[in-house]
Amino acid sequence: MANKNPSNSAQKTNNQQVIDTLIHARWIIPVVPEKRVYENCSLAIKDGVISAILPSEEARMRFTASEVHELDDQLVIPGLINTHNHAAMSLLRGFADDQPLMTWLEKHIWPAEQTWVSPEFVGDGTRLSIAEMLRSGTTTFSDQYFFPEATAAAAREAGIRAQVAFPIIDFPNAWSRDGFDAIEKGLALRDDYRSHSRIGLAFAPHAPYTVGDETLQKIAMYADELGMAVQMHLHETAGEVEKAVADSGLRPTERLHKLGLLSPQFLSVHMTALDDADIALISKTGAHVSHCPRSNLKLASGFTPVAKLLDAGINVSIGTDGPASNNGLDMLMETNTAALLAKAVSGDASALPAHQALAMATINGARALGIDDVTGSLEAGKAADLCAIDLSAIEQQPLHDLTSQLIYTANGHNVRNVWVAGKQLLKDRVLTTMNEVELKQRAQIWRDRIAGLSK
Ligand SMILES: CSC[C@H]1O[C@@H](n2cnc3c(O)ncnc32)[C@H](O)[C@@H]1O
Ligand SMILES: [Zn+2]
Repeated sequence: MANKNPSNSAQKTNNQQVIDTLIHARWIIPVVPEKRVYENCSLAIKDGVISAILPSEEARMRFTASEVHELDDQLVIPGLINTHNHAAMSLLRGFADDQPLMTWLEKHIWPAEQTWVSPEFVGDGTRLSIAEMLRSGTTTFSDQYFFPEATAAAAREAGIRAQVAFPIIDFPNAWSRDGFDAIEKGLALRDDYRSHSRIGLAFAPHAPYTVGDETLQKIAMYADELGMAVQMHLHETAGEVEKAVADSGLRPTERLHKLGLLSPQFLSVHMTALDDADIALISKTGAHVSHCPRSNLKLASGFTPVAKLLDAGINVSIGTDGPASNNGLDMLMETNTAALLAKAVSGDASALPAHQALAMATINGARALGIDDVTGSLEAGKAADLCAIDLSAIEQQPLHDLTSQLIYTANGHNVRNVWVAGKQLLKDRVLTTMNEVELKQRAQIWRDRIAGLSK
């Protein structure tokens, strides 16, 4: 229950500290330190930042806040971090299902994108996805799509945190003439957002099969010079790896390493069909992995050997991929799939236990995006990016182990409240900065246009 309490100052004793928000939670899992669960504790928030986590009894005496929330039966965790998305593709959800990756892209998605993608399409699709992400506990997403200006504007207006990874392809498309044009446009957008606290820009060369060596070298140079993150689809299928070897004699990971791209600023998305040398290269260079299990399953792309990657000391995060290949953006469901799949792929039921899966969806995601000084765990000094999950349902009883219930029984529908940088964006399942009716109307308009029912 949320309680605005502007009159709190009347009860304020002399030595009470004035803050903005006080959240009394039944449970808190901060993720850092690892495996810790706090019971009947509170989060004190000032200027969008967590100032303290302490027992509720003490918090009630120490602080006075203009907004006070009593989250009985709710578990507060760090906001979930989706490290790979194509948010605008929500408007193509269900448009072309049950195809393998390259048929899906070449025969269905790319032709549709050629016809429909525009700033208006990206704005509407991204807003629809942001609403879905906030309703399922995501507070940060990394996005790779055409017209990144529209993506950034949608994120800025909604209040969510975003890494806008501008797309770089060597072929002409609706947004850019070629790779160099994309880099120029993307860097101009970065200038526009240079001082924004929630929106960061990154390079997104699309994939090894759509971007040539000259463009990749240029990206590596700029990324190094400007300290910018880079993300790229990599080793999405065995076919991609086989074709690269046949064409160039190099595996895609090997080629990127030779071009100077692999570093702690590099996020490799997918990473199936890996051999020991690929894993050793990722580990040695400090590059990160965005594991997208549901998209990989749906497109029959292959399996990421998550347990092996973790054993090699690689930082593995979770991404949903776009909503047209998943077909949803529910990070709790994605993390559940990752936990189950890691066991099946490794043949080891102890692989990826619940606490490690939760870390992948939070702090590992922040590391992968280079923002772990800001978000990814609940610690004093970090942004108040929070997700509160209702654990009172029948399906979650009894509560032997909170993290187990969260990963193995909960999903996005159980998320009740969400804050980003201290601002409440989901309040008892209602979005505070977005109009749900309008979002659904816009989605319907696009459905009719794409189906040829209207202009
Ligand atoms: C250059 S904008 C992003 C580009 O990527 C396409 N896309 C969506 N999902 C995938 C995927 O799983 N692998 C490769 N490319 C993908 C999207 O349709 C855009 O064209
Ligand atoms: Zn993708």
